[in-house]
Amino acid sequence: MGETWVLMKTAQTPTNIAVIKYWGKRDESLILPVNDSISVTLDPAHLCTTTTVAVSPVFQQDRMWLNGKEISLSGGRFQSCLREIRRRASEVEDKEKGVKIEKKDWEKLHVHIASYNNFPTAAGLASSAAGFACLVFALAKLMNVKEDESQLSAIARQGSGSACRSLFGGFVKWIMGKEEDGSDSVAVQLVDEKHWDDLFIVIAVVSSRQKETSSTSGMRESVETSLLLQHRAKEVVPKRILKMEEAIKNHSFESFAQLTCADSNQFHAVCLDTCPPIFYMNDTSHRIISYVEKWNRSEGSPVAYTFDAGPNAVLIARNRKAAAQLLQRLLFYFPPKSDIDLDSYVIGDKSILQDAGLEGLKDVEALSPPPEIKENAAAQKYPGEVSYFICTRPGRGPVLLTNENLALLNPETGLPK
Ligand SMILES: Nc1ncnc2c1ncn2[C@@H]1O[C@H](COP(=O)(O)OP(=O)(O)OP(=O)(O)O)[C@@H](O)[C@H]1O
Ligand SMILES: C[C@@](O)(CCOP(=O)(O)OP(=O)(O)O)CC(=O)O
Repeated sequence: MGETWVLMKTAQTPTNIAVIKYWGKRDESLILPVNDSISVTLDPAHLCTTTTVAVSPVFQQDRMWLNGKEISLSGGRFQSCLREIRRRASEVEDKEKGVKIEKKDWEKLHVHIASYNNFPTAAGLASSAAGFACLVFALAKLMNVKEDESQLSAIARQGSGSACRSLFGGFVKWIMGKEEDGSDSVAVQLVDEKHWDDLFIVIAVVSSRQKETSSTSGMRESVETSLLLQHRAKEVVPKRILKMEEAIKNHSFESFAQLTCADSNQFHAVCLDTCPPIFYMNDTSHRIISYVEKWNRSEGSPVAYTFDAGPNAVLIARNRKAAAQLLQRLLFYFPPKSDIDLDSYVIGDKSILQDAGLEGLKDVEALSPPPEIKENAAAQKYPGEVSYFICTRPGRGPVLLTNENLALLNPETGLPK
């Protein structure tokens, strides 16, 4: 009685982008998909969630703050994650603080959670993926859960399907599973981030406004109305998954790019095949596809493009050289508005700007039209259509941050700093 201690853990978890898409559930509450999917984890240095979780006998209820604002934890998805983690909690002892928590105590103790995304939330940049993976990972560390990452992925999955793939770095497969209870619907690592570390990723953030149709309701409508979705899940994806695994294993970029682009296009075709149709891409997204397709058909090194449930383009280049050429082309067509400097227009791994010979806006203005463009009309520019570019690479999985200064909760009060 009268105890005031606070125990906490802070974790950092990456986001991921699917190259073979998850779209459609066979079980809504357990979040079980209609097909396998494969993703690449993005470098947490540029896109990640940081989450601090704390426990104290002083806390009166479970509470959460997302990007500084308190949010409700009453939703089924948060409740599922909290319930499943608590169920697996073990004894914890902190001798320095004189704290001992028995397994049974976890049912009564409340937690505080503070989370921060270093990129826009709910803008089609998979904030829910990094967010739920980080929540589950941090809680598992706090509560001394013994399960491995794959078993934790089955819990994160119940927060948001794509979150299960953020428990690992590199390339990750979410196996759809067969069991009704979802126990075999887990993520596994195909290869770690070092396996194919030449890859370079450029994300064109086309719009960071909240989208009109959430992934959750969009895929529900697709399952209910799209015949193409049924065909895709049964006939197309199983074959593509095998080919994609081969391409990744063998560093076969041509095959990887072809499969990635085809799968993104089919996912958006399923959205169009949904009644009423769902439009996630916009004119800018379509323009980017056309330019990349033109480039891929010319002599250049191919580039893979993929779009999630939003207009942002994720472009994957074979290596830095191809990425530098890609950035030159992108900046030619989509220069910043006149009041934005290059430093805030291209963020993340900016070293690629040097490779592209772009030190400032003058260099962008001086870019000549890409050689594959023969007709002048096609060389039209669209300043301001892209909000900014994020340059990044494949990255590692979740980590625990031991530096207390990086915690988002005050170690004395357990409230946001
Ligand atoms: N750091 C976080 N911790 C816990 N939950 C989060 C976090 N960030 C986002 N979420 C949850 O995810 C929701 C946003 O998910 P949503 O699917 O709408 O967007 P998105 O994940 O950014 O885009 P998409 O999944 O389509 O790529 C938020 O409303 C919140 O419930
Ligand atoms: C288009 C996608 O990004 C869909 C992601 O859907 P979510 O994982 O956000 O959906 P819920 O499971 O309902 O939370 C493709 C993918 O990431 O595989």
